[in-house]
Amino acid sequence: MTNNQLAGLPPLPDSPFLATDKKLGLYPVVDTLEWIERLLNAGVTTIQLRIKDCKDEDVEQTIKQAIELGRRFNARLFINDYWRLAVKHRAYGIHLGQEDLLTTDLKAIHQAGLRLGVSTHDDNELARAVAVRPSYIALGHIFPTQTKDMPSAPQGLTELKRHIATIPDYPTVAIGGISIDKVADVLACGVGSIAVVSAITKAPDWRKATAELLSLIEQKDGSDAQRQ
Ligand SMILES: Cc1ncc(COP(=O)(O)OP(=O)(O)O)c(N)n1
Ligand SMILES: Cc1ncsc1CCOP(=O)(O)O
Ligand SMILES: [Mg+2]
Repeated sequence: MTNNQLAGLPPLPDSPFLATDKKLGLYPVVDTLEWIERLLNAGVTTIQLRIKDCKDEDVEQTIKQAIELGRRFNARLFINDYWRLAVKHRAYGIHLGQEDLLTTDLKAIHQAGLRLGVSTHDDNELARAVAVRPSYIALGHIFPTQTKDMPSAPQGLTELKRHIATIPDYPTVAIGGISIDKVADVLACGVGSIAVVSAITKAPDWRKATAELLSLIEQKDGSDAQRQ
């Protein structure tokens, strides 16, 4: 780890963040309580609430209710960005991007016992994420996406595989442009979880899409388990 990679990071906790499962399965990223409730009822066990660019006071009630729902379903509910509210209401976990890391009290999240997921897009960001010792590392975007403006190019499957090979023991999540037809190829790169937005929220039939995604990921986990 070079000083450059650590530059700008806040003080780091002296032990890793609380562990999460190595394979987080299907990981939908959604922006309303309605989606969270629907998807938990449909059997999803890992989910993220991602609401962009609101003031804390405008999203606090939604975040609180999302966390309660997650708890009721015994699900892994991650809150994107609003780490203070996630700590206050004791979420299962928080997801942060590289920029977010610079302005977050990582020790407070660690001390409160929340899990942490961190986004990465390239080798440098991966090295920086590893230095933070989060609960999982997200890699993306894998394919072009309409959901978020990305300043970098999609990393593609070859880079995804190479990145995962450098952190074989880490829980990993692939995100960005993953449609149902691409899931098998993404899973073949060794990733533990698939995060999707539009594959579910823009599907003509979200129930069918969710069931198909869950089944594809379960099948792969089942065949991996048999091989071990
Ligand atoms: C699982 C997962 N991976 C990556 C992201 C992107 O997070 P970030 O880089 O902080 O960008 P925003 O989502 O905040 O726009 C994510 N949310 N979830
Ligand atoms: C939040 C985020 N971070 C990287 S890509 C992305 C959006 C993924 O959405 P989709 O699954 O619709 O491409
Ligand atoms: Mg963010």
